[in-house]
Amino acid sequence: MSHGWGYGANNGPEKWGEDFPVANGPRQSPINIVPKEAQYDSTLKSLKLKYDPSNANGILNNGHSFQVDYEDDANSSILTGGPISGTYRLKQFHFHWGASNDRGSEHTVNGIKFPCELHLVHWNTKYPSFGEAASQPDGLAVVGVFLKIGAANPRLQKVLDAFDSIMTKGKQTVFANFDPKTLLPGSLDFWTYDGSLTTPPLLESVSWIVLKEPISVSPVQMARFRGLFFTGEGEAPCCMVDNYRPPQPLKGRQVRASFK
Ligand SMILES: COc1ccc(N[C@H](NS(N)(=O)=O)Oc2ccccc2)cc1OC
Ligand SMILES: [Zn+2]
Repeated sequence: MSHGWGYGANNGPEKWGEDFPVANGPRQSPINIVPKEAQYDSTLKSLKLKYDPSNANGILNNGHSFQVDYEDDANSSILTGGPISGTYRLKQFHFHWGASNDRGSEHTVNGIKFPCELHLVHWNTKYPSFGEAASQPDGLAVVGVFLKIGAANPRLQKVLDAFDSIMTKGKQTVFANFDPKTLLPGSLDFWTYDGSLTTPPLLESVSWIVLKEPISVSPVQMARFRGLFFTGEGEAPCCMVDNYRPPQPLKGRQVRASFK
C-alpha cells in the first residue's frame, strides 16, 4: 500500500496488513461482543472518570475522523478503576460512523452495528508519554460508547457546531472548555477485553472498556457527521463516512462484564 491508509477500496482495512502485519495479530480490535459469552467479573472496579473541561485543546479533522485533543501534562483528566490499575490520562476523543444509520460502529453487539461509536483514548502514566505507552501491552485504555438513533443529543451540539471550521483534512479550530463526561450514558456498566488500536499502527496496547448503554444521536445530527470530508481543501471531495474497521477474530480472548 504505497499511499497512506484509509477506508477506501485501495487503502482500507483489508489492505492494512500489507504495511502493518500486526493487523493479523492475536489481540486485534474491534470485536463482536456476545453478551451471553461475556463472563461477569465481580473483581472489576467501577469506572472512575475525572475530566477537567479546561484541558480541552482544539478540534482537528485528521483525514480519518475528527478528534478533540486534551492537555495531558498533568493528572487532571484521568481514568481509573474498571479493569485497569494505575492512572491513565485522557489524550483525545474521536468518533467512527457510517454512510447510513445501519452501520458505523467498530464494536458490534450480537452482530448488531450501531450508526456511530465514540472513543475516549487514555494512556498509562507509568510511561512518560502517549507514544511510549502506545507500544506497551498495558499502555492504553479506550472507552467506547455506542450512539443509537433517537432524539437529538444536546450534549453533541458543541462538537457539531465546530464542524464548519474543520470540514477538510488538516483543518483545526479552537475547542475549549468541554467535559467529555457529558457524552457518557447514565450507566457505566461495561464489557472489557485486551485489544488494539483500530487504526494503523494497530498497536496491541489497548485495554478496551465498551459501555453497555448507548447515548442517543438524531438522524439530522448523523447527517452532519457525514458532511465532513476525508479529503483536503482543493482536492476532489470524498465524504467522511464508513471510517470504521470491521470486527476482528477473537482468537481465544475472554470478554469480561462488569455487570450481571
Ligand atoms: C494520539 O495518537 C493517536 C490516537 C489514536 C489513534 N488511533 C485511534 N485508534 S482507536 N480507534 O483504537 O482509538 O483511532 C483514531 C482514528 C481516527 C482518528 C484518530 C484516532 C492513533 C494515534 O496515533 C497513531
Ligand atoms: Zn477509534
